[in-house]
Amino acid sequence: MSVVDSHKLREQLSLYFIMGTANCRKSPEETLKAAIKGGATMFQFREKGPSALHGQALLELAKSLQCLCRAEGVPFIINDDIELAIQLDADGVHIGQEDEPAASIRQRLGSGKIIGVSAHNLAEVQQAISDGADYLGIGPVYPTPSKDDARAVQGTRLITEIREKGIDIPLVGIGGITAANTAPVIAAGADGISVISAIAGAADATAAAREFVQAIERAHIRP
Ligand SMILES: Nc1nc(C(F)(F)F)ncc1COP(=O)(O)OP(=O)(O)O
Ligand SMILES: [Mg+2]
Repeated sequence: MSVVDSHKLREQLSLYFIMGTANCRKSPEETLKAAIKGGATMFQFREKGPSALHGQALLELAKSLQCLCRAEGVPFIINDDIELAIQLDADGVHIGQEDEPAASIRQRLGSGKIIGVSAHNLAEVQQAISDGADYLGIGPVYPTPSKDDARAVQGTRLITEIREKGIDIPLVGIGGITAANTAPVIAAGADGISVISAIAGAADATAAAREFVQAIERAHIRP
């Protein structure tokens, strides 16, 4: 069972920045600092791809990014790597359908950590909820440049379906989201949006994050 405060988590999910070394135009540390300065409210370290860091280099970078998050009170989430999350006492993990089931991760992490689960259909949504997920990542909403093995693009259909069924779990949309296409994701019922390349690949990550914050605020005013 989780004791994570879901009201606070909804706010933290508002602008959920995700990145790894492969996504960054500048250094990961500079990029994260800039994103938080621009208003990123949660961070996921997602180290993927052929040039992904491993071992000591991965640990050192993760520690440095965790430090930046702690200094700003931004939750630090690790993608996939449960061992690393436990070693660093991260604030939580994000797992997909191909990763270790959320129920066993909950056993290992305990009730105070955030567990996010990717879901692509209602069956996966219900399973994640019964496994004790604290939030869901729903997508890909739009075509994404950040995930080679992404499932079929689904728009905001599943987000709408989840909310129409009265399922209230905190959730973010993910996949190809830009400031220009943010509004429909929020209007469909997402608590926030997850962004990788539109911030990590921007010449000015602070300005890019600020654009998202404005788009999210506008979307909440005019759903
Ligand atoms: N990393 C993610 N973060 C989110 C979040 F909700 F945080 F926005 N949603 C979905 C994913 C995708 O997770 P997964 O399906 O395991 O693929 P990968 O390990 O390649 O990221
Ligand atoms: Mg994964």
